[in-house]
Amino acid sequence: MDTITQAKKAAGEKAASLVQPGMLVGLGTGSTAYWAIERLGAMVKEGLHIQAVATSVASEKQARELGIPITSFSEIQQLDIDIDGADEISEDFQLIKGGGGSLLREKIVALASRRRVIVADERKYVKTLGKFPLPLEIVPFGWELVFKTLQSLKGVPTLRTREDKPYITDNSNYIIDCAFGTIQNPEQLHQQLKAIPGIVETGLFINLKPTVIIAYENGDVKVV
Ligand SMILES: O=C[C@H](O)[C@H](O)[C@H](O)COP(=O)(O)O
Repeated sequence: MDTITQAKKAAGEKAASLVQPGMLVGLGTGSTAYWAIERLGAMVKEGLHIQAVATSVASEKQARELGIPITSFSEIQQLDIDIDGADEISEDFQLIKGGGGSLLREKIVALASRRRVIVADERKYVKTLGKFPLPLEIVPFGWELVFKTLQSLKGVPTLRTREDKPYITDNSNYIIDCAFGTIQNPEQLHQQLKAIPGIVETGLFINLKPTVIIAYENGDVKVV
């Protein structure tokens, strides 16, 4: 296992250790949240009772295979803790998410959680957001118009594809990754983007006051 994967594993496992018996848990998506789900699966096998809501079809499949009981928002209203990854974490704990295409469900789950825990390796920690192109979930109808509007806002949009076809999210939408350069005011940009018809959600996760667990390639794990 390379050192970055080891760091992701360390961050994920540290986050899983915050989960207490009886908790309702949000399961994030991506290669770092993956390790938290693996650890929770092992804890469930050892007798931990929890219920979880997953932020993607992939994470739900992983959780079910590990025997983690899955629930939904038709059964519960709030989660105790949400453990998820991020693509960028700024010094003031604003986030870019959605590199794995799950931003919409991730935001719903994050906002339904009393505590949010973000797990990441050290490469994700930045001074200011913006190196990572911002993922936007958009409805397929009229996506070309959204694309042009983003260009008029001085963004550099790219329609995400898979095997030469538009990438389709778990909610049957498309993703546009849009570079805006350094994002000085994430809240303002988020509001501006949400006002464009067709944009369902942005990958800016703002003012969530997360607990951030950063794991370093040298083996250190810091909880901030
Ligand atoms: O849509 C995907 C999520 O926002 C992920 O949590 C994010 O992309 C980080 O993923 P990873 O831990 O694989 O870098």
